[in-house]
Amino acid sequence: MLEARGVWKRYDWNRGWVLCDVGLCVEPGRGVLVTGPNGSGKTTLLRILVGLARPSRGEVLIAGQSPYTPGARRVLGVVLHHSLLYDELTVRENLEYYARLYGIEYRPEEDEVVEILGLGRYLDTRAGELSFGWKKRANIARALLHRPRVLAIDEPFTGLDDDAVEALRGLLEELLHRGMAVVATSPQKSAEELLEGFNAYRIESGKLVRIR
Ligand SMILES: Nc1ncnc2c1ncn2[C@@H]1O[C@H](COP(=O)(O)OP(=O)(O)OP(=O)(O)O)[C@@H](O)[C@H]1O
Repeated sequence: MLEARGVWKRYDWNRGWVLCDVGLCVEPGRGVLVTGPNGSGKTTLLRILVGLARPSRGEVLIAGQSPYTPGARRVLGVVLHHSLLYDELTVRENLEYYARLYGIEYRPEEDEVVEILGLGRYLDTRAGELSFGWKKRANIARALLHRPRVLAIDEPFTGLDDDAVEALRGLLEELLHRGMAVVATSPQKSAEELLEGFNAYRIESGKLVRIR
């Protein structure tokens, strides 16, 4: 479903490789967690996987297509560390706006992700007025509203309270159960326990090392 082959990345000719010959395959219904210390290249890898950055060498395929194609974008949901919501719009307006981009008629009240994450009470709050954790929940709902087949999520648990961590854990398990392919990154070792069903890798000196 999501595959990286022979991916290398460096940002400048005169600097070292951030990623060295990384290969990764995430099948439907499977989760992959990529850990590593700050600056090890997790976000770089995630951005390459979702087509927001180009590898220096190598290729990525999403459902057999280049990540730069509309077909790949249609099946992909992305949650990055920074918010992709419009601060001046309410959560509801943001979700409706993004749904229109996908050609979907959307009713937040019928969205189980909104319910699982407890977002209902904030639907009419402007995104710019939300705390970090609630904004993150809203970004997760945004990323899932078009029912993607692949979810890429950068640091899923960072900034979330205990209830939200549990809710997100349950949600990710359910998404895997329904056949979604999920790739997550985290700088924290604790993510390995939180995502116990995921295959786990660590980036060491640019290489992806399987740890589970
Ligand atoms: N746009 C960029 N231009 C130049 N160098 C970059 C760029 N983005 C990242 N880097 C460098 O690439 C390396 C990996 O950074 P990256 O953000 O991918 O690491 P990370 O593991 O996600 O870190 P963190 O856990 O702190 O988020 C770092 O040395 C960083 O300075």
